[in-house]
Amino acid sequence: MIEIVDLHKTFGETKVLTGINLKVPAGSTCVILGGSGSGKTVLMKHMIGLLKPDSGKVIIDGDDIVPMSVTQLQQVRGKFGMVFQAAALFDSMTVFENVAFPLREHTKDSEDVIRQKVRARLDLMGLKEAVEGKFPADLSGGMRKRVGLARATILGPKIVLYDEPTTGLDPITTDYVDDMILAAQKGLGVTSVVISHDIASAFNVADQIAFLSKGVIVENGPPEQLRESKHPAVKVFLETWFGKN
Ligand SMILES: Nc1ncnc2c1ncn2[C@@H]1O[C@H](COP(=O)(O)OP(=O)(O)OP(=O)(O)O)[C@@H](O)[C@H]1O
Repeated sequence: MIEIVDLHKTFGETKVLTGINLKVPAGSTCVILGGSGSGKTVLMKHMIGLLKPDSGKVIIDGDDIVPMSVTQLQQVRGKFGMVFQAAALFDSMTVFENVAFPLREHTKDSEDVIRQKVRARLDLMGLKEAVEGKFPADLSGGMRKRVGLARATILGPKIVLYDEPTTGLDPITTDYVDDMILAAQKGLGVTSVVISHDIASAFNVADQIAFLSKGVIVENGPPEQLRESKHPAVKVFLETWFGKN
């Protein structure tokens, strides 16, 4: 579903990505791990065409998006749902209106259909009907993330990108968010890319973990492979984490 081929990106003097190769098969979850400033967000921005590489290919569902025009890119972006760090909900809208928003913008669905779709999606995220009338400010961080995912997936995207979905959450809420990512994969069949520096969460949700260090992917495979990695950057990262917990 996603294939990155020999991707390079430099900002001024800073070489951020220096030859990234990555394949994410349809219906699977890939977690991109790496330290602060290793280029995770820059890589994700290339996946939706928000940044143009210096060289390399970004193949989404069979098409290289690098040479695409803005109009073509907009069509490709229709395949994506995105869940950003702050869950970016509209504060002045209720949960129901937040989740219904993409349907009102992009479909001609009747009120009845919208109601059914919103309820079904909130249900999948484990959110009860009573939550529908609340405003984002009245929800916990974890609930806001789940509403964010309900909204990001309401149009049935093929791919969902999560930018640090568990940052700043307590361990129990982190578990909820992990469950939600798994529910989106199993219940909706979406292909997911998750940017994270939370190893526990990565091991919970990933089919594949790609470890980014100094602009390249130094380890890539199932979670067990990462655990046994001999690469110094991966070892230090894992030791720091396991030492800390
Ligand atoms: N638009 C930009 N212009 C110049 N430099 C940039 C730009 N965007 C990112 N960078 C640089 O690219 C490097 C990687 O940034 P990126 O945000 O991808 O890191 P990250 O791995 O997502 O880090 P974190 O975990 O802290 O979010 C950093 O050195 C950053 O300063």
